[in-house]
Amino acid sequence: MKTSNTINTDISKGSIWFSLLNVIFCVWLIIRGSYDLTDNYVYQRLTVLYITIITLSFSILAIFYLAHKKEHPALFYSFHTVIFLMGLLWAVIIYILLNYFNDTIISLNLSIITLLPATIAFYTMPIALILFSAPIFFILIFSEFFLRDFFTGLQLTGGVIILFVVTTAYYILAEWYERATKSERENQTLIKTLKKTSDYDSLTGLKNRRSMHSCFESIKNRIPADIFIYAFVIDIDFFKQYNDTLGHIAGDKCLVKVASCIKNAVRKDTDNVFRFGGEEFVILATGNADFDPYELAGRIQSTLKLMALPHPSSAVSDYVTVSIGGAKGHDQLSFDTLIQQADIALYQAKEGGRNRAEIITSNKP
Ligand SMILES: Nc1nc2c(ncn2[C@@H]2O[C@H](COP(=O)(O)OP(=O)(O)OP(=O)(O)O)[C@@H](O)[C@H]2O)c(=O)[nH]1
Repeated sequence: MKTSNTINTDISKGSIWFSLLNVIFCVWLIIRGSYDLTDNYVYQRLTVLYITIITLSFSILAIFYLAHKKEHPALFYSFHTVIFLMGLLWAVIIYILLNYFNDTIISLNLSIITLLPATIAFYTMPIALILFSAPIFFILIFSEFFLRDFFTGLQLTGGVIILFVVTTAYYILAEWYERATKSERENQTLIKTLKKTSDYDSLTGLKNRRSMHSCFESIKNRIPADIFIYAFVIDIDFFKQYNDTLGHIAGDKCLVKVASCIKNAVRKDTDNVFRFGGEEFVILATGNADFDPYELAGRIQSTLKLMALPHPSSAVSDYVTVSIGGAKGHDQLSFDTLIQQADIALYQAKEGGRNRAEIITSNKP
């Protein structure tokens, strides 16, 4: 019995409500019996049945209490068994009221009062509803049509009304439920799509700047003491000139290719690539004492070189190149400071002639 989602919470709420109604109704019948009934023997037997129903109602509450603590298939089966036993007991009570006391009105009302809450509580659990209502329907039909000496239009109409009320209530509720779950599914899909669009850059498909900080924090919390975080800021050289010469559309395509080149150059399981904004990218990578940040930077540059994207207006190469600034993090270094350090290194790489990498490895907090 799953209790984790809202639908199951609703089911448990419905069942608790159903149990309490049964208790209240049994108590009322006990009080009524003590006033009205004269046949003490049968009355006592009915009281025993009412008390058993009250006990079963409390066992439903106990089952739901346990189900909240621990999901177990045994709870699912015991819930259905209890529901079936309750249906059976109500059927016996209706049978006795009809056949010993000839109490048609109360037994028809009894059927409605037990079947309707069951329909409302269990419309999402057809098995429970069938287990509960089948004995009651059976006893109504059996008593009305086979056992009783007489048969009146009133009884037939009563039976039809009960059947009508229960089935229409079931179908109306089932339709509402279907609509509610459909809209819930649509909302979930929408939330997922919104989350994806808010965390990812629509042009390159890389994660965007928004998700960088939380990614840094989760890496920091995850890695052991002998592993370090590195931040790299990568900037395409003379990209303004690229746009000016080849146009913005070609510029966009170039950004997509450079993004995929960076993605292919890093280790997918440990490194995260982001579009920082404009023609800048960021890598958050991790490495141990043997990790060589220049090697990673060199890998990006050689992958880009292999791609050989023509850049007619670059002052450093015939092809698109990048400058890379890197910084090594440590315990006391905040995310902002780490990026700032990588930015300083990038500035040094640009100043140093572009198409090169500079890494700051001895950071102070
Ligand atoms: N096509 C395209 N261009 C962009 C995008 N975002 C930023 N840019 C352009 O990137 C260029 C960046 O130019 P600058 O900051 O001067 O840098 P640069 O020309 O690469 O020069 P250096 O970095 O010094 O080598 C600007 O012309 C921006 O318009 C984008 O999404 N698509």
